[in-house]
Amino acid sequence: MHIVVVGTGYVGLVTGACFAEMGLTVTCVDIDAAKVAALREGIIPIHEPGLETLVKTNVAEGRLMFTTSLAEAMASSGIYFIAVGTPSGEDGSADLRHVLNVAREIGRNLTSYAVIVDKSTVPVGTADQVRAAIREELDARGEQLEFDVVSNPEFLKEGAAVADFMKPDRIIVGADSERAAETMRRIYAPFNRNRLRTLFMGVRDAEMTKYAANAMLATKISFINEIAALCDCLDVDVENVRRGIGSDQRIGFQFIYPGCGYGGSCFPKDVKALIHTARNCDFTPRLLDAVEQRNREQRRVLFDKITARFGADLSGLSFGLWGLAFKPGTDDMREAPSKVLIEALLAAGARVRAYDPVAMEVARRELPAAALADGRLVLADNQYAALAGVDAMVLVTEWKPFRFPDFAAMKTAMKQPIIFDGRNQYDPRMISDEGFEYVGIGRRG
Ligand SMILES: NC(=O)c1ccc[n+]([C@@H]2O[C@H](COP(=O)([O-])OP(=O)(O)OC[C@H]3O[C@@H](n4cnc5c(N)ncnc54)[C@H](O)[C@@H]3O)[C@@H](O)[C@H]2O)c1
Ligand SMILES: O=c1ccn([C@@H]2O[C@H](COP(=O)(O)OP(=O)(O)O[C@H]3O[C@H](CO)[C@@H](O)[C@H](O)[C@H]3O)[C@@H](O)[C@H]2O)c(=O)[nH]1
Repeated sequence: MHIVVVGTGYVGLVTGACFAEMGLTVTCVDIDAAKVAALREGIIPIHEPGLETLVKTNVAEGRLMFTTSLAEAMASSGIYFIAVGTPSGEDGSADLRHVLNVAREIGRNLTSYAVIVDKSTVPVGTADQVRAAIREELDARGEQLEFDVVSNPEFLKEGAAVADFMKPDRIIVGADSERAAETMRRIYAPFNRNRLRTLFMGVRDAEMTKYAANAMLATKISFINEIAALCDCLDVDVENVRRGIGSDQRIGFQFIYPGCGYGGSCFPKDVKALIHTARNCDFTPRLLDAVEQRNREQRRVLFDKITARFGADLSGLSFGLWGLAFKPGTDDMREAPSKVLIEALLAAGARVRAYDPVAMEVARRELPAAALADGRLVLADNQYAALAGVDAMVLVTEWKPFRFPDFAAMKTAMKQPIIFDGRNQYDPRMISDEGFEYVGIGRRG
């Protein structure tokens, strides 16, 4: 079986490589010629554990190919996965430009029945728009070809993308025709051998399932962040509360870690898009509005704690940041809380030294160029170099090398032994025994 995957970002590349690993022949298409050239050489543009080996092996074994030409790729297959970006538009809606561009190109090159599978995260009703765009192009060519549009949203997490794709909790397939459903059943057969993971439903139901899943997870995070803020007011330790509620199996421990807000390319944009969808139906999404607002405030929480400790004017002070990626295991800095904090610190007159185990190259592109150029912002060579002469260390991303640091080396490097723990990684008593002042999120220090 031969499939085409359009878009070689986090989702497209992982999808293509994992399907190839399962024995399918896959052609991956991207309009970014440099990316395609690099992928052909086995150079992976993103940091994703296990992906490089998977790509190299499957390219070498002839099951995985890369091209910039969708028309060429379409000639060898009748199954086209769309996995291009759906970023936030200015009003918070999902920008469908890339998805619809691909749909049009499919319509311009279709020669026989095909199944078009939407893997990008798209609002309810997008499959209808994809269908209409393809139909319009076919009409322009005077062609009457049949095709089906399926929704197959992706639930992988960055940093664990290959593992998530290979062993998904569930595979959602929204198909309105039995012919398309059967194609999807065959494609995913290897993933269903030991446990039936695929749930079939209507296309609109599948589109909504993706947003509901992300909104639920974002709600859990904003909920615990709100409880943590309340714990700060009441002199309660949120870590005891988290353990206390998480051990109730109905609540569980996942996605109730308080911190400096959720980031990444999905939760912020998808919650916003769902809010936009709701408003379009004249529906006021009270809970989603609150989830979003809490997160906006939460991404300022470290800055607020820093100014509460040092005063509003931070000129003359310097801060050492540990972690720049939006979460551990990735070099992705889209919507990273570190960016919000760095901008606020610089605006308040502070100097910043920062270090991340894998995101340094991305950081050079994403962080304020002027501050990098004039030295107000320094990207340090290692976690201890990031603390040279600083007034406090701020832990933003909970990478493993930050968990048990060399406290003596930290104290030697720092001007003042103060730790702001944006991920509640440390035990306040242990930190205090090591001679540091400790500020966490909702912690009793
Ligand atoms: N990143 C994640 O963890 C994740 C997880 C689940 C779902 N999603 C969703 O999957 C979709 C893709 O996300 P991503 O993070 O992989 O995006 P990305 O930005 O990393 O990659 C998108 C790729 O599509 C390419 N592209 C754009 N237009 C194209 C076209 N016309 N033809 C061919 N290629 C084109 C771009 O060059 C880019 O390489 C989004 O809708 C996202 O919400 C993302
Ligand atoms: O208890 C928690 C869990 C996560 N986070 C933060 O939430 C954000 C998102 O984390 P995570 O969900 O692990 O990463 P993503 O790669 O963004 O994955 C989410 O978004 C993807 C894109 O839609 C979905 O496919 C995944 O199922 C969904 O988990 C990060 O900033 C985390 O630091 C917390 O603050 N507390």
